[in-house]
Amino acid sequence: MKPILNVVAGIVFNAHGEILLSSRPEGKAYAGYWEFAGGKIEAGETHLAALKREFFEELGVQIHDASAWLSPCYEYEHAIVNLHFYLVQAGQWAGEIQAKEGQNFTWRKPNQVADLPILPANYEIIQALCDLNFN
Ligand SMILES: Nc1nc2c([nH]c(=O)n2[C@@H]2O[C@H](COP(=O)(O)OP(=O)(O)OP(=O)(O)O)[C@@H](O)[C@H]2O)c(=O)[nH]1
Repeated sequence: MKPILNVVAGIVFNAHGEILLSSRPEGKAYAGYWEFAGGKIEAGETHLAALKREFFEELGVQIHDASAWLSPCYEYEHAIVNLHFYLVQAGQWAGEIQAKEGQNFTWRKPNQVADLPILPANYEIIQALCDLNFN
């Protein structure tokens, strides 16, 4: 049976309404694909604590607060992943972004990511972000 992973990911906005995307580092499944920073929730950890830890570990960014948004479940070849996406507005984070794991990062408007390879589970998230912006 496939393992079940519980994952938190943050959709961080800047003051221009752009979202932060990071590339998955070499050596991981889907290396080079773009995702929202985050990772597996550790035992006993709240979603917000996991989000804060992952953002600090991966990008040196401090998350002060975040709002729970979509929670899809996606079946990959290697695992079933319960994803918990959080929205982090421009005033809810601080710090200079540093790519601590050798990843790339970019700021994009949600409707300007067509040229990037995106993790399969994230297409519906990007679409929902586009709908948020234009409705
Ligand atoms: N961080 C993150 N993970 C995501 C997103 N979308 C998505 O499907 N995932 C999936 O969530 C799972 C957890 O990601 P992870 O980076 O913590 O874990 P991993 O097993 O790849 O890394 P590891 O080897 O360091 O434990 C992966 O299967 C990844 O494909 C996203 O936007 N952000």
